[in-house]
Amino acid sequence: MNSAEDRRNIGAGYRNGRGGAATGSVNKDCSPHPSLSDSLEGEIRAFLTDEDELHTYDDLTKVNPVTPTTVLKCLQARYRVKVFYTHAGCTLVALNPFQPIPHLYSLDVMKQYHCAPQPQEFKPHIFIVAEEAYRNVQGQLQPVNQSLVVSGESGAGKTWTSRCLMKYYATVAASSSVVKSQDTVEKIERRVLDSNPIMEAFGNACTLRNNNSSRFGKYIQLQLDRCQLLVGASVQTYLLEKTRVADQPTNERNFHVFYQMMKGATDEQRKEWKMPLGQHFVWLPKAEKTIEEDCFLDTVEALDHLGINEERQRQIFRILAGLLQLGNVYFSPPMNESQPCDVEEHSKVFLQRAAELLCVPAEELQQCFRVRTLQAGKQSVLKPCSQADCGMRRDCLAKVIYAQLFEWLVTFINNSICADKSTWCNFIGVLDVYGFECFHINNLEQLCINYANEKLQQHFVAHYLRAQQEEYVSEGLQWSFVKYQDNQSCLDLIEGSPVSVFSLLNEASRLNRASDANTFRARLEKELRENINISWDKFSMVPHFTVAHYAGKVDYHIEGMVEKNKDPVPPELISLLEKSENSLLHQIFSEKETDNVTSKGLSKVTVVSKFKNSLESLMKILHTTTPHYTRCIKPNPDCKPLTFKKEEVIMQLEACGIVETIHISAAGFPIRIPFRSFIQRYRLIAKHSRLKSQSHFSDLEADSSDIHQQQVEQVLEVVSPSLCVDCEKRSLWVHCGKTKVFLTQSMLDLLEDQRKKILSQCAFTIQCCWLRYQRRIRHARWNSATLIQAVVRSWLVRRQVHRWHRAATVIQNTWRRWRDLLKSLAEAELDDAEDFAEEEVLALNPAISEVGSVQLSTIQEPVTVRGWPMGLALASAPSITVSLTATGFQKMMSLMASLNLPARRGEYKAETNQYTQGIASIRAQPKGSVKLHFRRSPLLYADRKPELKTDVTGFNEILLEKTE
Ligand SMILES: Nc1ncnc2c1ncn2[C@@H]1O[C@H](COP(=O)(O)OP(=O)(O)OP(=O)(O)O)[C@@H](O)[C@H]1O
Repeated sequence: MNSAEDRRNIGAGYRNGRGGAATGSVNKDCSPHPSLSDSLEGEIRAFLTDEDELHTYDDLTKVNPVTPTTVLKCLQARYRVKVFYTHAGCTLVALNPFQPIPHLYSLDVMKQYHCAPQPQEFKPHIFIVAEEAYRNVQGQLQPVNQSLVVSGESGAGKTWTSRCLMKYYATVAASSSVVKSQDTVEKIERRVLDSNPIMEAFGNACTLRNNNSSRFGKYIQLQLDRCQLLVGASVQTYLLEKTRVADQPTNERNFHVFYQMMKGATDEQRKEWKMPLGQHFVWLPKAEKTIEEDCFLDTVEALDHLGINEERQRQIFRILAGLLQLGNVYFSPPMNESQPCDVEEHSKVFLQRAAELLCVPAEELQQCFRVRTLQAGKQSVLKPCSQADCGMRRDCLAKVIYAQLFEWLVTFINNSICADKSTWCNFIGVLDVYGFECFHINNLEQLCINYANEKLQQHFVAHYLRAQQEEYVSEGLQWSFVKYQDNQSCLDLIEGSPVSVFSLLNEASRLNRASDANTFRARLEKELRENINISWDKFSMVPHFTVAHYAGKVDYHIEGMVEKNKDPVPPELISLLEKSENSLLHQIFSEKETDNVTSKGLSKVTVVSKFKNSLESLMKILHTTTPHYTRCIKPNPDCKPLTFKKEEVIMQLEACGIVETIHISAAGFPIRIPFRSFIQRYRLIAKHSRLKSQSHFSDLEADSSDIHQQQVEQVLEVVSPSLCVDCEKRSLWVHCGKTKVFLTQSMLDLLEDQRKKILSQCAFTIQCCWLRYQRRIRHARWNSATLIQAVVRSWLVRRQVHRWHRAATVIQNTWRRWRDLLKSLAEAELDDAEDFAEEEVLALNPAISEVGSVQLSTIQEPVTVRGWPMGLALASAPSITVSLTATGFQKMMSLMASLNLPARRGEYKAETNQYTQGIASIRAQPKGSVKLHFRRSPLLYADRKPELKTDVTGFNEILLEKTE
């Protein structure tokens, strides 16, 4: 056994009592020397845990022993070295650094986690959780839909984490879109991300615990299509803290959007909103404090991106400005009880401005605040309101307007980003709810918030702890149970039936009379005395009740609780708003009857009923999804960077049940797979190996558990043969129950690795076959293409040659005709010249004339030839006297002279025939190009210029030039 294992086993013994105490304190009662026992405890702890190495533990289940102290130390050590994420079994613990860590959330890091074959092997990160959920959707493992539950107390980093998750999905779910229109995806992801600044501006506020505290809960569903691309989203919000509009806790601020308007408005907007520079608004405390969320332009930009047009934005901001003016309206008590209160003199201007901004008549607005309309049968009776009532009605107006405006915005966002149901098939939900709250004074809001946390805790417990343990029993597995805190009795106290805090609250709210805190307290005590989770401080003068939540005890003040639960809205106010000329306000209040406000102004549903219903529908969704828990921890209450306060952290760790989770995750088999699913997923491992070894895998499609078990064994045998031999080792890795296989994470990794290897081998084989097939097809196509090309080319060439041939024939024929014509012309001329020479000879020599003809070959004397045709003839004749007497140059010169040709150098070229017996040709040297002009001709190539090397040579050429 290696030392690490040694330590772990000793740790287990230590935890189980052999070492003394799981809490880290050795049994002091048995030790006579406290100092000795302390040192022993320290020694054991040092032996178990190498404190220098604590920061290297990525998973809190690996610390030894698993106690709150060691877990705390490990987290502290990691925080010191700026490691903010740590696994705690199935949960991720996120410590808030309270300072930007840019490289931790960069695009590269996202890609790294997204592309990693095994992201779990990387350092713990929120992206691992995100990627796991994403891969679950890709793998279509049941339940396919995923929920990422982010919890923690105010300021722990829930909103930050949710934003990171959304950015991650917006990036990875969009980046994989290579085929789909990039535009659509970008548009959606941009819109989804843009919904954040809007909801934060309208729903977040600066509190004592967090500068950007969400004053509402939200569940965002990111909708994914078949290819796991982000195609839309929807937002569900819970319990907006609308009281903040009219009543801000000491040293806290109103919602961000009001400060953004005040600080970021242009002069023109100030004028429109009647918000002059330096104007004091009662409902805007701590306006001098500037935080980074005070950026008006960001909100406007996000509104633009989301498609809220300028006119709508103007209406929204005018409404908000109107609410601010309302806050400055005060009432003075009337002189006479029967008279209504008066608006204080200096407030009148604010009332007037508020009426103008809300686009309602100022007179009617004032009347609504001061006079109540009572319905007595069919008669309406007007009753003046007290000064306090006037203030309440004013606040009520502001709250109802703000809440409805927020709801309208959420609906608009949903309409803008929600995809059509047919386009998405799976979703990943991100739940960001307010953490457990325990203040000095707690009221209905805290009761609701803590109730929601109880519900989530129960879901967590049910999912990981109870389910795991109960399943072990039903599957016949030996398991030493860890005690866990079941909060069902607390939930029964709050929401159970027939009597619970909620049911009694609703009962009191339905009574048509003013509630009395003491009476309600007495009723609670009478009805719920039996429940161990509720108690009362007998000595307290303030009517209250104390609830023992899973995270600690919380005192709730009863005063005003019933009234808050009723949340009544005077009908006069609703009728007034319906008449508003601000079309948005008019639309909000007249188009639909909202859940809690009817046109008669009565509450149909109480606050707790509405909250309970929405929470129940959320829980339904959570139960049908695979949950992933992230626990955000706030390391110090002052939001100081890199400051770790142990007391603060330990309280949070205990409140969220981290230690229990770690115990179970460390020792148990967190993965349970039904036999059938296991076989379906991993049978290929066994099959593949049997194929190799040519043996048989019992691939029977049977429902019998025995056959399934047999098949499971075959798979396990292949994955790790040693496990099947060594039973002890096997029991640490895997267990076969009655219907399910129980696995450790390592065993699952092993199986998945093997499966992946086989799948990639198969994929490789398929790829090879496919490539081969493609190559064959390509080759065949290539050959066919070559053949076709060859045939076409030869056809083209043949056609071309045929055309040339026809053209040449035409040219030849034409040329021949033309040559013959010239020849005949030349002959005709020669005939004429011969006649003339004959006459001359006859004149000189009568003897000849007598004979009638001269035989040139018989002439003894040289004769002077004057006419050129005759001279030419003589010069050409090999046997005549001229040629005998004159040779070479002389002969040529005489010839030229006989032809009357100028004897300038180079103008003519004379050639003798091959036997040098006579002149063969006389050619004029080319003087320039010969231009032939053709008319358009239907003949192909008729417009072609003959090459310089022409058939027209010699004497014909001379003639040609001449004719030109
Ligand atoms: N991972 C982080 N890196 C850097 N700063 C962080 C991180 N997480 C949280 N913070 C800082 O802590 C502040 C509080 O975080 P956040 O608003 O997310 O808390 P919360 O749990 O949502 O609180 P609330 O419940 O009040 O809304 C943030 O404004 C931010 O400055």
